[in-house]
Amino acid sequence: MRRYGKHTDEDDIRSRPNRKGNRPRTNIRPKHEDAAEGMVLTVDRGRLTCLVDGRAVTAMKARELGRKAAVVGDRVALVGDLSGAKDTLARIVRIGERNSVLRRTADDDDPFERVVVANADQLAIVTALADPEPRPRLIDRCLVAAYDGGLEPLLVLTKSDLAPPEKLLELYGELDIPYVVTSREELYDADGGVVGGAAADRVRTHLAGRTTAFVGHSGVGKTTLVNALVPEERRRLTGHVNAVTGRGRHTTTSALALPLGGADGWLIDTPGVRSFGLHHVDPSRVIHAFPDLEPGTADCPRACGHDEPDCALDAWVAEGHADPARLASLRRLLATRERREGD
Ligand SMILES: Nc1nc2c(ncn2[C@@H]2O[C@H](COP(=O)(O)OP(=O)(O)OP(=O)(O)O)[C@@H](O)[C@H]2O)c(=O)[nH]1
Ligand SMILES: [Zn+2]
Repeated sequence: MRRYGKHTDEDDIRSRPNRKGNRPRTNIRPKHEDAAEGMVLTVDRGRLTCLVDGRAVTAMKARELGRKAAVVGDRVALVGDLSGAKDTLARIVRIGERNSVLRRTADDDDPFERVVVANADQLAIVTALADPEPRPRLIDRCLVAAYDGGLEPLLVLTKSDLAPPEKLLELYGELDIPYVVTSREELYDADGGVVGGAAADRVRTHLAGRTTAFVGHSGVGKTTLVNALVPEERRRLTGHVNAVTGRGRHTTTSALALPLGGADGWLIDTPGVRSFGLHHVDPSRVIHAFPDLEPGTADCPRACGHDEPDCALDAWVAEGHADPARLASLRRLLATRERREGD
């Protein structure tokens, strides 16, 4: 007999709407019904730091989970020593169903695209307006990764003291993406210390009550921003406070979930994500972000990539059902799936 405990694992959740009363396809019974719930904050060489009842608990994946990996943001069920005391180790016995995924790209060391962040609601794409120059193609790739993974994008444009945002924003006007512009004066006090001023407040209003993954390539000011949004004492939760700066720069390549200061919500810093896995992007998921175009795909051939000659969108848009500029934007995004030098 199958029993549903308080906590169910991924497979249970999938097979629950079972009105016909068929036998569930899986024979994995929920064990460990007394397991505690937690959220993965960071991962370091197989050790996962999980938040359980406000405590940071170090855990390992139970062998019974097989190849399934828990990643930052995952909701997990844990058993064993949950005290969070030094040198204790709990076990993760279940990983909850994910409602979003952010995949990093395959790289030279690892031929697989891998999920690096789970369950984030939003993807903050941090781009400097100058120094380094904005890379629109990279932004577009981030957008595709967000739409495909089920995250809502947010553009964070830093260093507006060096260059104005208008030209870059023009590229995204048709996409109607929320954005925030920040500058040095609004982040620093007179001594050069980060005070978390007006710019941080503006960013925070977009993060309140949500979980936001932050991505951005080197030098764009992501760390500066994260430091302004997460007060130092909150960063201690995961124990990743850098001995030199005390600013909580963490040293692993894993993402790191941090509780937002000044509002509810989580910020997931992703030091390791330089590019995204777009190999498995499903155009039909990307087109969900274009509800004005979606009805026009009704006459598309099966598995249409929406950028091929017999795509029905061309005729549909030509008939005046939607703005051609929107179709052009969709196609521009879809075209970034192919990797190029520098992505
Ligand atoms: N002019 C200007 N400089 C800024 C601003 N924000 C950050 N910086 C500077 O830009 C440089 C990079 O900032 P970081 O916060 O370290 O950038 P990062 O994106 O974390 O980059 P990595 O440390 O390489 O990962 C630093 O010298 C910051 O002082 C800004 O709004 N305006
Ligand atoms: Zn099509």
